[in-house]
Amino acid sequence: MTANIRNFCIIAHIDHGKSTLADRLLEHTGTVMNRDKKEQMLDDLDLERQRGITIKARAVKMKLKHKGQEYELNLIDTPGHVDFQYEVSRSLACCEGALLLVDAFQGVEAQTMANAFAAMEHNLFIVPVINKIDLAMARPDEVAEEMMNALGTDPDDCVRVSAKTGFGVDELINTIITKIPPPTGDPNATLQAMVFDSNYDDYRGAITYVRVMAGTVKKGQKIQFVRAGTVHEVVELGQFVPQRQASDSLTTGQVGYLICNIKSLGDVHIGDTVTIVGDKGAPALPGYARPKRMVYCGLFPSDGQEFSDLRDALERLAVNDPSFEFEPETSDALGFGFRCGFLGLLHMEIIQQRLESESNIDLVQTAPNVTYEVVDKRGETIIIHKPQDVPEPGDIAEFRQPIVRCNVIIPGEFIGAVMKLCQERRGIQKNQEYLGANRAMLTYDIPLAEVVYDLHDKIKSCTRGYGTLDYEMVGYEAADLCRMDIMVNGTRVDALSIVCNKADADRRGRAVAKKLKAEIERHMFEVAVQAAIGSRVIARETISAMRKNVTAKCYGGDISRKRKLLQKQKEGKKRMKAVGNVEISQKAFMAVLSDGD
Ligand SMILES: Nc1nc2c(ncn2[C@@H]2O[C@H](COP(=O)(O)OP(=O)(O)OP(=O)(O)O)[C@@H](O)[C@H]2O)c(=O)[nH]1
Repeated sequence: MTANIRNFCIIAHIDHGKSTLADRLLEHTGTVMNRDKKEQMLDDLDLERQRGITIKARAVKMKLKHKGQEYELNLIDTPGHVDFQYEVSRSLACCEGALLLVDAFQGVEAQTMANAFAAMEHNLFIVPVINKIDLAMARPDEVAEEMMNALGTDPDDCVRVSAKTGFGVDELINTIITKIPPPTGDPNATLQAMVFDSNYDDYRGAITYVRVMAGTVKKGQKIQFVRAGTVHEVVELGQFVPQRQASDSLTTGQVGYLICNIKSLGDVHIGDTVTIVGDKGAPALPGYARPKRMVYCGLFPSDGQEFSDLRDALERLAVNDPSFEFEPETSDALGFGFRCGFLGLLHMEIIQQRLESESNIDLVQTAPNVTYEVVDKRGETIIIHKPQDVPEPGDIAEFRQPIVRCNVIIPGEFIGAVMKLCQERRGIQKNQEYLGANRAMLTYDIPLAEVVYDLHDKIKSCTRGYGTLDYEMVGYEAADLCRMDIMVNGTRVDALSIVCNKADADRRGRAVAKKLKAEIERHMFEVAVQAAIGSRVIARETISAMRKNVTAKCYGGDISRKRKLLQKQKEGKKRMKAVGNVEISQKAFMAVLSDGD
């Protein structure tokens, strides 16, 4: 009975209490008892727990009685970070309503806006919720007004809750049932289900998360992924309560999982449509897109022997996360390694941490870069994933970079500082508007390369932590860019090349050379570090020679002590790479991010 199903998600800025509220809803509907409760039940990846952020979407079924009727509430948990925007949009497409959760002290933030607009685009019914009203500093009336100004929600419709104490949660459940519309769709029609997430189970293979839009899927049926064109048999299906609970069928409006003996997550595409096999299969649902990798970096084992271990580790990771990709890369300086593509910087950090914690390989990572487009003199467009692939200046007709639209929400007194920062980052102002008495939203178009490294941190620090940033891709635009190379003792270090603005190249070149001088240890001979564009050297630093003998202090005696010191020195050399006969540390490979500030 679709009339008694409600599918909804919670959208919120980071730390506004989404996971805590989800836990309270599970508790108030009796889905989990107090005794098997652990903090934040929906975030089940360890890493998510450590970082306190929700990375992967999850879905939980809650059953409850309301006015004598049985209801099924499906809570679909969405990731909050911009890196995972596509996953958010697919999760939203599975819901009829959204709880728009705002912290009663912090007020509306950049991700609140981004997520609320996305929910509106999907025509979801929005329930405005003000959380943390137990806080002494709470200012729910002002926040309700901010929400009205920014998002057009009626202050009288705001449900006030404390996810911590549970206050207001019963009223919220009541609102979900009475206000959010039930799913529509014909249970007797041909099966059409949306894949909104997937994860990997070591024993069962890929687990596909679906929302049934029309029809019914039953255990044992043969299903087809419409976009991928693959056919599988459903060996198990069911819902999350919050653990997997198998059932015989999933019908229109329901949210659950399918297990079909699929060996790799790469075979399950988020946004794909599931239908039954046969000539009367349903058409694909709209909105499908391939994940777009926005940031690339090189990963190299510091010990060349570990190349195949690294490949195995990357393969294991890719099975769990199809949005991450890698391919072999060779660098003159770093040897054999991999060029890896990520959805964004946070995604990159997560993958790296997993690599380091799950395998014992010392890695050298090159500075992250965005994807560029170069149109060559023959009119062909080349996609550039690594700066060393940029052709020589004479062969380039047009050099394009990705641009993102950034919304920054800040208290009024920081407008000046943030505008200055965005302008320094080559931002073009698009809009400025006030959301409340003292909160403003600035909109800028900024090159992605200027955003990804540290714009968020810089905004945080120049607004004493109050500013928030969110961005979405606008497209590629031509710019006056060039490739800058770094030479160490006359040898070009390919892994240190960067793409930068021509006007900025001299300053960047000097900053990078200086930073490298600080990061490269002194050797027995003089080391010259140069920055160059084409054949023109724009900066030079010299690292003077030195003799370093760690055993010098060990006069006489004990050979084992000498050995120990030499061993220690050897360990210190891990994460080093030799260019010619110059040793370069991991930190030096990140020095190219230095902008001279
Ligand atoms: N005082 C008070 N604190 C709350 C309330 N709800 C959540 N918190 C606290 O706010 C912090 C963030 O809560 P989370 O539930 O982790 O926030 P979240 O939105 O899920 O965060 P992400 O998963 O990082 O997006 C935690 O320290 C919670 O204990 C509330 O109603 N009152």
